[in-house]
Amino acid sequence: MLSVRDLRAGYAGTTVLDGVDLTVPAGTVVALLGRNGVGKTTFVHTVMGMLKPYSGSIRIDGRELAGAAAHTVARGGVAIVPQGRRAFAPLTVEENLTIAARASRGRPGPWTTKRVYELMPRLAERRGNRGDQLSGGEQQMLAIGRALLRNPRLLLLDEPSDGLAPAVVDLIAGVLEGLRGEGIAAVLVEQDLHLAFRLADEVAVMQKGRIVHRSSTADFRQDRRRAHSLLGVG
Ligand SMILES: Nc1ncnc2c1ncn2[C@@H]1O[C@H](COP(=O)(O)OP(=O)(O)OP(=O)(O)O)[C@@H](O)[C@H]1O
Repeated sequence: MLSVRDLRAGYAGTTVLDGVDLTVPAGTVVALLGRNGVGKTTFVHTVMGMLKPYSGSIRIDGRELAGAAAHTVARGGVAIVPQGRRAFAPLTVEENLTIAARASRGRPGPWTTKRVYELMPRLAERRGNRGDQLSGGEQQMLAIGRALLRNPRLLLLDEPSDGLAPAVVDLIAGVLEGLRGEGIAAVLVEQDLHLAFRLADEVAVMQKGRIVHRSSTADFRQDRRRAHSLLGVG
């Protein structure tokens, strides 16, 4: 599980994360919501070790990882599906997955290339295609597959619906729903509230670099006035 305490981070001395507290138990999906620019991506990047925090604690299964390099954080059981996807374009689907599987040899676990293909048969059909020959949805599946092959305890998903047509978002949602029961904790940054509500057990709302609201998804959906005041949506 993920336990973040009083996390402060930003860019070149500016403060974006201003004391974030967030706990995500194993097997729980928390949607991290908030208006544009409040710091959601900064949070995800800081947890992944891509941005060094100024102070605070980031624990994965009890192990302190604040300030550790991204490869150390990855070895500690954290994987990211980054915004914009980023497959290795000149490599095929199979090669992309093989590299991800090799990179995580130190972390044994249930995920193999075979299981990734079972979860996402579309990827199996495209195994010989290069990253830049894939549709947006297929690229997103490849990014999810690469992350799963790291056998993560914590999965960070940064706007998985970004730039995808509604039918494709539905497909990706189905894939992510297929991960229920795997015991993976997940932080889902998502502008598409329908998708966030469909996938998340709980909701955390960020404002000005802090978590200002946390509740079950069901409670949050019922309280439209609160959702409106926190997110500016109905
Ligand atoms: N690499 C960077 N260098 C300097 N400032 C940055 C950098 N990345 C983000 N910021 C600033 O940090 C603040 C938070 O940005 P961040 O991308 O974390 O927000 P967000 O909540 O993910 O927003 P969005 O929903 O628009 O992606 C913004 O003011 C942004 O301009």
